[in-house]
Amino acid sequence: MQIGKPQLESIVQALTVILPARQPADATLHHFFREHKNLGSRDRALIADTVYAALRRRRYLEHVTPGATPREIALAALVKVQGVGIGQIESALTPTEKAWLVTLKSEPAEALPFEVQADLPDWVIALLRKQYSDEEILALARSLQQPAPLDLRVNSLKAPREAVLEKFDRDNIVAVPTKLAPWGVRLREKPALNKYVLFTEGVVEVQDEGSQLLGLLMEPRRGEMIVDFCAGAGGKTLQMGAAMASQGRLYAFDISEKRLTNLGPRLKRSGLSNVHPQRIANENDAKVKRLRGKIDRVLVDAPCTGLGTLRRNPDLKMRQVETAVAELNVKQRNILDAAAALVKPGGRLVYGTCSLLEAENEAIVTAFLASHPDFKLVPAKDVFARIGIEVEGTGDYMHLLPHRHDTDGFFAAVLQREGK
Ligand SMILES: C[S@@+](CC[C@H](N)C(=O)[O-])C[C@H]1O[C@@H](n2cnc3c(N)ncnc32)[C@H](O)[C@@H]1O
Repeated sequence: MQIGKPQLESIVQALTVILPARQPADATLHHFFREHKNLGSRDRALIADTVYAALRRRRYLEHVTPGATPREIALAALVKVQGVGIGQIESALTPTEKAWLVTLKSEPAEALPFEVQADLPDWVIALLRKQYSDEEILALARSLQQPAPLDLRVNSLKAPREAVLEKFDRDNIVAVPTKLAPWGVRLREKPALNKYVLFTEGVVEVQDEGSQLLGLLMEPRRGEMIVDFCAGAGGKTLQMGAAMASQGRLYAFDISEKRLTNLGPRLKRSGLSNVHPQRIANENDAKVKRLRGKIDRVLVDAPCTGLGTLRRNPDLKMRQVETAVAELNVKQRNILDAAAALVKPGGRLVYGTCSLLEAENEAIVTAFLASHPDFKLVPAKDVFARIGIEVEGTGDYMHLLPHRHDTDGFFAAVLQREGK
């Protein structure tokens, strides 16, 4: 594809508003496209791909550009990250830019400082170094620089996975079963699904395989009382509702009205009738307290730094700060405490995050177990074994990492309350 002056100018304009990272990149880009209605679908795709490539490799691009201006970042992203040939973009370049890009194209990446190769903030690298070798961090970081695949979950209420795979095949959409999650489907390309029949009929929902594996650890059963304490837009709520065959009661709590509103249409498509979304003011809301000791299973998919999702949300590298970790830890502890009080004797509590940091993961669970002697840890490995799957590296905890499992980064611990 040739990239001319107008296309390059649009990419530069988009980067000019997105690089300051004042708002989440997806929202800013959405707004940008609304303000530039004249852009065709190919140009939009080019702009979105280049902006995301630039965000994923921002540290590197700032390192190799003379002034880190949006135009320089755009050019270096196209040529060095996206692999665009100089011939494809030549007509949009000044002679100086062309000479610079020719030199840049031939520079090897191996000689770069570790932090630049990893393309992670210093504070994240410092925390990861307490957990992993540099070699492992680099492998993890490189996988976080890749675009994430598009994973779907088949709604077991509506169709078997085989039938969904056959339908995709008939429609010439390349889809394969996910390696571990029994209801997952991975698409090779990223077709627009919002008008596609399997999506509009609620047969499939978008959900990363890692998120599906976290949901599986709940092992929901028909007829139970279940709480999804931090339901958000309901990725795992919908999964659990289907696993319950829409029988029993599933509360979807969240403090965010907006996220619960986004759950609405998904719920409608899914055909589930056992889900009760409830906005709560905080974890000590009266709507929470009235369920104390009554719930079979509670999921805490806790608010976290989200560093496991950098493939999808690379702007978190700019937007997240180290001081947020301690603030999130307070929330995580408080939510887990409040959620634990709902679990009836013999019931299950699953704590999960999409963070890579021990401080948000093991440390929260260890402190919880120390102050709640009536809960014990159930090895995640044993739960998976019962379901019939083996997740590499899972022992007491589930630890999903993009470079090992080809999923977003996720952590989970399964806790059980004593008694019957
Ligand atoms: C990791 S997201 C949940 C994602 C969701 N479970 C899914 O699968 O799509 C964390 C959620 O916790 C919510 N949250 C933050 N503080 C909360 C609190 N005190 N009580 C309940 N939910 C809270 C946030 O609004 C956010 O939607």
